[in-house]
Amino acid sequence: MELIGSFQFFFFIFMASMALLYMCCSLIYSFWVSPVLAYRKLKKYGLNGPSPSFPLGNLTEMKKKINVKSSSSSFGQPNSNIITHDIHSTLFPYFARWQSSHGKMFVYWLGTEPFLYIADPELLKKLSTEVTAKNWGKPAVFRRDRAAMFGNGLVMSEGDDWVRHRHVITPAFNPTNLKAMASLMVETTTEMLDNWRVLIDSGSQEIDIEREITATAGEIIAKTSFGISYQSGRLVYEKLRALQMTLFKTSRFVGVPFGKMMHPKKTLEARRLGQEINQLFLSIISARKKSIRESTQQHDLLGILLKQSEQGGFTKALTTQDLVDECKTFFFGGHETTALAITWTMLLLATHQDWQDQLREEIREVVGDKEIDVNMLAGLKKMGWVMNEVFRLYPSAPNAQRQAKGDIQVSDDLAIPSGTNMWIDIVAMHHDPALWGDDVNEFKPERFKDDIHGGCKHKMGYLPFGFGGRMCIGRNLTFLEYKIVLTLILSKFSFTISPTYCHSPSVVLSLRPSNGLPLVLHPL
Ligand code: HEM
Repeated sequence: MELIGSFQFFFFIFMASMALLYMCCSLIYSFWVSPVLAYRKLKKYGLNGPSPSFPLGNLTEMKKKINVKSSSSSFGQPNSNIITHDIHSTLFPYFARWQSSHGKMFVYWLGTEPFLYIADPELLKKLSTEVTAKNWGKPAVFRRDRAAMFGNGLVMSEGDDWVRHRHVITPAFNPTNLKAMASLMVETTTEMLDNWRVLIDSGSQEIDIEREITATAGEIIAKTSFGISYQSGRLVYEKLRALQMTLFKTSRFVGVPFGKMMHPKKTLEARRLGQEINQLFLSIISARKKSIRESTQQHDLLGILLKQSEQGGFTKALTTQDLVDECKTFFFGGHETTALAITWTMLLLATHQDWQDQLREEIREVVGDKEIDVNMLAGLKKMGWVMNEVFRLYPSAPNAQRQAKGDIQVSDDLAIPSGTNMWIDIVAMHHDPALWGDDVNEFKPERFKDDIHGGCKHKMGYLPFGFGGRMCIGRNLTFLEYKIVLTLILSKFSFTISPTYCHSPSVVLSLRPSNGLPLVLHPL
């Protein structure tokens, strides 16, 4: 009896030791052997870059450089008259440094994850011809890290899943549906402008435009995406913003084994917020599912998706979880990017009064005293040039990411191994003098007068909305909103920069002014 007891004990110890050994081997393989093998493979293919260290990769150098940035002299000082648009080396000093020693394509490491850095449009062109949209992946490390924000929504989905989602969602952005959203945009913006007038009448001429425009874009996306008012959408909006900030704090060690454990509190908070947001969207969706059967008019994105899912049969249908993920994606992808494009435009127009006057004149000619009609917007040509130039200098989405799902033979002497993550540096290409000329950092909307590429020497050098089949699905919604909001603002106000403005662009997923945008407004 005693013998059996001690046999069971030793057997248990043996099994536990084996399990522990297996776990250790898996961890060593994932976090040491596999990265070393990947590194060797990349080197064999001729790809190199700054030397990584275990387990942080190149994060130490990246963080160190961020500190250098914040102590830089003229950048970020209040009352500074010099607003430089030469932002790449200040935003990403490490990329600028590595570019000077390794060129426009090199490998750097986020923890134990290798990333192929790309600021070479010719390489992008070759990749685009080799890989179809369906066969592009998104870096697994970001899919995991940002799961609470995007889930398996369009931004992060891959393969057949991506094809199905893109197929169902594309019609929601067709011109008829977008047209129907225009009146909501006019109504919401008019409310914001009425409020500005009240503020000015009560003595405060200076307004933080970034905060105002972001809230209005949030309201517009709440109405146009989910058919809910800003008031009822406010809870969703606040939780999503809180989630974004929390995730940003926890992602500083992205790619580092157990990196999330460096911020256990924030990680738990992000998970809790993610669950709460899912619940909120689930209740919005189930309420909409009930009402959809009674109504045929569904002009918001969620309504259109629900209708299509119901009519499209099994193959087209998005599951309720898919819909929750898409709602989050629309919200994250849709409001802040557009708000920032308008915000940066306001800064550039405030510092270029001649362009402010020219746009106002164009609005007078095209729209006059009439109500804005969507068909008129195409006539706002100069506004289009200004928009393109703002997207070039301050792209709201400063980078795009991809993952190779198989080996990619780029040329006879270059192949990218399966699993390689790619980081496409949009800011670098938009500020590259070799592509744009010596005036690359000047605000010159006329570049786009007769050329949709703005005179860029390579067609893939201007990518504010990404590239290929995975290009931004919401760009037409943005163009519409941009022109409507700007037309209304310019018709009612002129504006100058406040002396308290501090020019300090920073990246928190999107490219934003880190100290807001205070402007002095004058009613017209
Ligand atoms: C200024 C406004 C915007 C900018 C700068 C922007 C930028 C981008 C970029 C760079 C990508 C990645 C493309 C790639 O990987 O090649 C993207 C994808 C995407 N954007 Fe936008 N976007 C904007 C507005 C919007 C809006 C209004 C929506 C929706 C309401 C939206 C929804 C999406 C979605 C769903 C994707 C993923 C597309 C896919 O992978 O198939 N975006 N956007």
